[in-house]
Amino acid sequence: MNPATRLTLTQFLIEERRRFPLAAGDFNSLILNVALVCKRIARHVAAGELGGLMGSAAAVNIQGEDQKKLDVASNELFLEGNNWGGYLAGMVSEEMEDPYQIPDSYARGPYLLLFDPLDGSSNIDINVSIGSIFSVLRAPEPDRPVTVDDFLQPGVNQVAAGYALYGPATMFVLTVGSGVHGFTLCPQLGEFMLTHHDLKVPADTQEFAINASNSRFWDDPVRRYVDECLAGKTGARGKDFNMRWIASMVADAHRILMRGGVYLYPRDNKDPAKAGRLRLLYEANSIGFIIEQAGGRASCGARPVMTVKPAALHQRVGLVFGSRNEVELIERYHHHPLDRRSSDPLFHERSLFRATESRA
Ligand SMILES: O=P(O)(O)OC[C@H]1O[C@](O)(COP(=O)(O)O)[C@@H](O)[C@@H]1O
Ligand SMILES: [Mg+2]
Ligand SMILES: [Mg+2]
Repeated sequence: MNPATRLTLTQFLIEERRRFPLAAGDFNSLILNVALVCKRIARHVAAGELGGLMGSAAAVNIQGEDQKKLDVASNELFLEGNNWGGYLAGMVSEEMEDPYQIPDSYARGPYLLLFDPLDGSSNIDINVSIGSIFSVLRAPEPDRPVTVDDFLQPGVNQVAAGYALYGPATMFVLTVGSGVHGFTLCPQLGEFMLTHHDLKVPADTQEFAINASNSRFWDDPVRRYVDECLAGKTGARGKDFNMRWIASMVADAHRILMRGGVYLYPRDNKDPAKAGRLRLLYEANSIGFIIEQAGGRASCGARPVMTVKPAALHQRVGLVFGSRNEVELIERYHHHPLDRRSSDPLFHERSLFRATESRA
């Protein structure tokens, strides 16, 4: 396409409204304001050490995690950028214990915004790709202050989800339930331009992503899957796999959206009090919606993650997403666990992770 005739995000949303006239005008304002917030965050990220927002904020969030200055600043930008437009009934964030109420001086609206303002915090200070992730739900009763229960909706209720990726180029990736589209920030125009129309995740892959330092805590189905990937051509899969781990889920998700792959942050027995590492409302549902809209699959191991009814705002969940055939295989391994006393050699001498553990 001639770059000069590419649609901007605004033009794209206007076109989408023509196709789906039921969506209220408020909806476009919501998405455009989220995108504006992401542009502001992108500027801070690009400034790096010169911008004064690197390093620790010397505070701990509701997740019990150390906050970085950029976590705190990005959270503020999300709140201030979206509290005034009259399209939201309230917001929740990974960084805040309770829902954010729209101030009485502003109008309330029909939507709820849920977000992880800065994903990949451990990569902020080392100049590696990070991002912001968001999800949009309908408010059950827009005319009153929001309650925690309003946000405890399964992912299948989402009306939109997206992320910004602050990488070598800044991108905004969006689904409003009719496919997934990627927009690249044009620094000259300050506009997100449609560059990746109707993204699709290939059904098959030879690439997986997992934090292997947790291998001794994994359940059998995950161990079996990874062992088989590592065994490559010599094992049950009969093909070699490559491994990637960026430690910014948003960047791992973006790679998978671009060329396929599977990402696993499964529930494990490292800390039995935690049902996983990633947050259902701020990370798993949004990425799940995007991946499924692109033809992939997102699961908590045994079932689609978007069918989980949340019980708490900051609930964690095991997450597996990406190329459909791989995720379905992992789900099958959860439904039909292999007997650990199996004579399959993969579970004994040839298990690379097991061999490492027994030496440790
Ligand atoms: O430190 P680990 O175990 O590699 O975990 C990395 C994971 O943690 C996360 O950074 C969590 O997100 P936050 O930075 O928003 O807390 C994911 O993006 C990423 O996949
Ligand atoms: Mg995150
Ligand atoms: Mg975060």
